Amino acid sequence: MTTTIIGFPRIGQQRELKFATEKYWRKQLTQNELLQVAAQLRKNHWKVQQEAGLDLIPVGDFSFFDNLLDTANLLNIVPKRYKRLGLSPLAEYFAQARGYQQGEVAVKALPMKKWFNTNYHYIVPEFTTDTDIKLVGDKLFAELDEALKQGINAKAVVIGPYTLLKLSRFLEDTTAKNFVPALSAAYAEIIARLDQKKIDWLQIDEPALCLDVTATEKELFKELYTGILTPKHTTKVLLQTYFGDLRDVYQEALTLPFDGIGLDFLEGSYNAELVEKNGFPATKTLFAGVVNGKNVWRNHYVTTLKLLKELTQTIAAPIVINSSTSLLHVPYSAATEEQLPADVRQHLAFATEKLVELKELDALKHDKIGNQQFLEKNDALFANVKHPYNAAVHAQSDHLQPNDYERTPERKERQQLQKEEFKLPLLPTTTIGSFPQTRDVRQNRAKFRKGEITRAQYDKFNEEKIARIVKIQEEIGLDVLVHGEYERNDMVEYFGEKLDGFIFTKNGWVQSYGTRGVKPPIIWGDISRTAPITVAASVFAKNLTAKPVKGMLTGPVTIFNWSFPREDIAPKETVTQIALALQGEVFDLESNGIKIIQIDEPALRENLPLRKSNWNQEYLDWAVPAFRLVHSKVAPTTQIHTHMCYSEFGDIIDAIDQLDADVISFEASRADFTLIDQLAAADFQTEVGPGVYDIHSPRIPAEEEVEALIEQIIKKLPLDRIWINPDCGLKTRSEEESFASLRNIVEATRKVRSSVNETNGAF
Ligand SMILES: CN1c2c(nc(N)[nH]c2=O)NC[C@@H]1CNc1ccc(C(=O)N[C@@H](CCC(=O)N[C@@H](CCC(=O)N[C@@H](CCC(=O)O)C(=O)O)C(=O)O)C(=O)O)cc1
Ligand SMILES: N[C@@H](CCS)C(=O)O
Ligand SMILES: [Zn+2]
Repeated sequence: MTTTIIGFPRIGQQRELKFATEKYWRKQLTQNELLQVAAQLRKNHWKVQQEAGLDLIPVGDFSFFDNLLDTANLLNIVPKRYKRLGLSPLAEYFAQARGYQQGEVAVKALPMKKWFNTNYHYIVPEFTTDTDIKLVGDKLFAELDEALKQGINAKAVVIGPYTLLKLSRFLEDTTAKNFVPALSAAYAEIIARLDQKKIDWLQIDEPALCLDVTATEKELFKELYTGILTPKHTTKVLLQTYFGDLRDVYQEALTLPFDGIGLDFLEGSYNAELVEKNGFPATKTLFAGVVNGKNVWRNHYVTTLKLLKELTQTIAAPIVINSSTSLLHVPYSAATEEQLPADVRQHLAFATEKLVELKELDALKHDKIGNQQFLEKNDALFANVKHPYNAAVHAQSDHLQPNDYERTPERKERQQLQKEEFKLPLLPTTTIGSFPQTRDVRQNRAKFRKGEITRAQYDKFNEEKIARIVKIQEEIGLDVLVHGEYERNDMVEYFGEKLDGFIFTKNGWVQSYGTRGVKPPIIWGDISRTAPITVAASVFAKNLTAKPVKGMLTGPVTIFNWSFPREDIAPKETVTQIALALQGEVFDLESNGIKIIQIDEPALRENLPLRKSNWNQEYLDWAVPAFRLVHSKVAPTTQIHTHMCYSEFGDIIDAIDQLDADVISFEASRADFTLIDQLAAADFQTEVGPGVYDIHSPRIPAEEEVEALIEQIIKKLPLDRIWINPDCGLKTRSEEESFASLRNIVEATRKVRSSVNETNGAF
């Protein structure tokens, strides 16, 4: 056994799982039909891996929504409110992931958060006093039976108890510690069940061990696994880590009776030093993560073989060549991207190409005769790489001065000037930018893409949409309007397509959450803006209304983080180039009369290094200036908004304030209001719009519910610095849900305004 991967993309080459699941939700497919599509996809994916020559194939990495939710359901960690609905297991699972509304019965979805520093999202499990952990799920075992029947050399995969506890929510005074014995017993039972099935390896994913681990957490880790590994078992247990290095618990991992340890030698480059300094026992197997699961570039064999050689010379343990993370984070295959120039495409390795790389590396590592050609071909590729160079871009970024990053006058003064400029009511209402991307909007774009309609027809359709949505927003009574973002396929891909220096795929889909995917653009050359991007749509909307229209841009850090970056230059260099391109767009919006401009940075938080000690130097020190560079030179009366969603911002509040935006909207409705307390405690200076409507759920929030939320918010934050808005864009919702929710928000705001008025006489 010499090669494996941590996991494989499950949505299907043509996103079959997405389409089937969404049909099932719309009741156009039965549960059985959906299960059949899923089984066929697993079969295809195992076959692809087997045919590529992978020795050990992950099973259990498939999911209808999210693997952490799967693990929670496997262990009966399902809140009572979902069980009470009396649904089938699959329907109960989806109720947790998406919420449930049927007549009078309504249950919210569990919160969703970013999976470490990726653009993938997990569902947050919930522990309460009545959580009764026991092995109840059958999904993992049924999938293993399926794989074994198909002659697959299966490696069972689950998310580990440490990561599960670390990422969960604990309510009713429970703590992680309360659940250790029950969790250990349940995982031990999983191993016993795998033993019965004669499964050779169980991969337990513990990426949370690559975060900073405190002394107490270290004890938790030891206690959990002492309980899990003590009973006698023949299935070997692999502790699989990724997204970083294992420095805090390396010794403990070696001491515990794991049969294998999986280390990420790319993002966790320090792992190599750990192995060299502390050794690695010959009795364990090292699963060496050397093929990048998070980028799309070909592996440079010379570098990888050097690392593998050093490892072989340092340790006597058997080494399995592995991907550095699950391949979930890359698209399925580059082979069908024929539209890309051959000299670019040859540098790409998506999931299926990475399988080939693992096999070739294995052959080279074992010095199999005749394999030298792989090495020569690979080396030639790297010797001849030519990224397009733009001298003007370099001249601009080389001449940046400190004051290019400083906005004047200071924010307090600007806020005053802006209040006079816009004369907005107290608690101004707005949206985050996108309105529902209804079927006709996507079809219009698909037709244009296929050449079935002209550019003029495409634009006319979108203009009609803009005109309609401006009117609807006026009718609803929102204070700051948007144009609706109908022209965008995605908030990052769209900008990538308009900027020079990016390349795009036709079918490079990567799962973001549930059935939703993104097609990240790929940064290939120096980045520049060749023409205005958003000005026409914003100005068109502005001319239809007397209310202010907010211009909408995606920020430099988010464009960078949600693209596949180059690896030959530093992130700072690329992100500065993107910031300069967006700065031009901000100036153009401003000079065309757009006085409120939102620069979205939902991905600012997610790419923070996993270890806090690296946050500033490795990330915030270039991310924050990049944002400031985009907007610092606008007029004091131009109001700069930003928006963030899906992350815990509590620990980067200062950095967010440092962005020096005038207003920020963020997600708050799906989790809780902890962040509002943190903002209050930190004396946060940016005006804040905490989301009062969870757009990730089909539920329409009742007016009284929103009113109660606003009442809570105004008790905690300064009244004149609060905005009222949903927690993210409305692109994934239906118009019916969106308009009804917005009406409730506006009405609730009006009520709060008048009660404030009565009590304070201030309004
Ligand atoms: C805010 N979020 C985003 C993240 N990352 C991004 N890069 N972008 C984001 O917006 N990360 C965090 C969150 C994640 N949230 C989401 C939310 C919604 C989606 C989503 O809706 N994805 C869509 C695909 C959107 C898209 O690119 N559409 C294209 C092409 C659509 C398509 O498949 N067209 C079909 C025809 C369709 C038809 O006829 O009806 C085709 O071409 O065959 C477009 O609009 O043109 C999804 O469906 O998954 C993602 C992340
Ligand atoms: N302006 C974007 C932000 C999403 S994070 C939208 O409204 O969809
Ligand atoms: Zn958002």
